[in-house]
Amino acid sequence: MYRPTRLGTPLSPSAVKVMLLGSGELGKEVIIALQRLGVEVIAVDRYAGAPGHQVAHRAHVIDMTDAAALTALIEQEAPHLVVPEIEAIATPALIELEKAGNVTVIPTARAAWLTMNREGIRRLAAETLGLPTSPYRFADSLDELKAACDAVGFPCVVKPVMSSSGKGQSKVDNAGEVEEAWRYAASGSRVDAGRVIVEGFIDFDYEITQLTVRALDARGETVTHFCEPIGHVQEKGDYIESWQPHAMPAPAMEKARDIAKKVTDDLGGLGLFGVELFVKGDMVWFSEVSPRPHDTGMVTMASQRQSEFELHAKAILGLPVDVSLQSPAASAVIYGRHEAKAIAFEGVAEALAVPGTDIRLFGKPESFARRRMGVALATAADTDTARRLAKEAAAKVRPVVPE
Ligand SMILES: Nc1ncnc2c1ncn2[C@@H]1O[C@H](COP(=O)(O)OP(=O)(O)OP(=O)(O)O)[C@@H](O)[C@H]1O
Ligand SMILES: NCC(=O)N[C@@H]1O[C@H](COP(=O)([O-])[O-])[C@@H](O)[C@H]1O
Ligand SMILES: [Mg+2]
Repeated sequence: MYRPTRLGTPLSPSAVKVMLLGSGELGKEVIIALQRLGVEVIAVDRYAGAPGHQVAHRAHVIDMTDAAALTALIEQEAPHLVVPEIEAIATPALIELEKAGNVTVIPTARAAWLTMNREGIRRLAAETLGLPTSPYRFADSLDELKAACDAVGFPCVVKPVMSSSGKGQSKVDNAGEVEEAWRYAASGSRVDAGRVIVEGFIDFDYEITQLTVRALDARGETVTHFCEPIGHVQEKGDYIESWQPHAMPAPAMEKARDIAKKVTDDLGGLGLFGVELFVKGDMVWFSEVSPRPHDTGMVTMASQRQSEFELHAKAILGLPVDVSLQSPAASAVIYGRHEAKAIAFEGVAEALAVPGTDIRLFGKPESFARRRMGVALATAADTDTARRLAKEAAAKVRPVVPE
């Protein structure tokens, strides 16, 4: 495992080199945080001009699910650290490279492998660690799915085992809707595994992301830090707004952190994790975990002394972190609304005139109606006010197609 004992000068023999696998909006912020520490950064994604490509020292476009292409690029660039930023990666190739001692994967190659597939992380959480989760079954065909839905009961949620941001996910209220859910899952699966998970629908009061950081302390021991809980609202399985802190009764908070500790201890390594949890009264269910910064955690760019991106960058370099909250804050997503390349954004000045707000535009070269193109942030004395201000600012930004 590579842990730098000192930082270097980028593009020189002393450089500490980090490769991001996936360079979307989350990776872009991690890269900026690494750049500030003089780290040499290589950004990789499946398409040219990805947000992180625009702020890295070097950019590559490859199919990251192609094990041979991924291995060749890692061997060519020889980074000290490889940082997965999305799930859709040939993670078995990372396991091989890590085993050969060629590279350190963040947090570990096994964690990236387990979490790229809902089956891996769900079986670990529920069956190995004994954590509370929704009831679940897996299915490889429509007939198996019908049986799985009957076993789990209605309503239930059907998801491709490999997908993110709600792609291919649907809620199924009765047996008549199963076939449509199967078709929809097939369309939304990233890597066509043709396999789905059915989860019993949890009627939660609210859901949170428990950002959890594994970092070294001054004595070189790994310690676990918990950020304040992040509340969020999802639409079609994709996050549309988040806020921090989210008030929770002490017993639920204790359970949330206990679950987060158990799952991150097992995944191991250094870095920040987004542990997704459902809460009802004092009951807490584990949903899933990202071994990397989380989209709902973009709020920390406004709320925390060190954002989740800075925390990840520092933790993976073996540096100490500070997870303290600075102010209640909120984030609200800006979708592309158009299907077009090179769109423009009007209304940014009006948005920034809303008190306490800030805007991030990710610079994605192509817009889709529901593609996340930016985010509005707001700080305020309380999260209700911050949510109102963030949504107000987001609504003032108008994506347009230039003539
Ligand atoms: N079993 C469930 N019961 C109730 N709601 C659910 C369930 N599973 C998912 N949801 C809702 O759908 C949202 C997205 O689900 P999930 O996190 O599994 O999808 P995802 O595609 O991995 O999204 P992301 O990549 O953004 O985390 C959840 O945050 C929750 O609001
Ligand atoms: N929920 C996971 C998530 O938010 N991931 C973020 O979205 C990017 C892909 O966006 P795209 O689909 O618009 O290319 C990823 O690269 C990552 O930054
Ligand atoms: Mg999720």
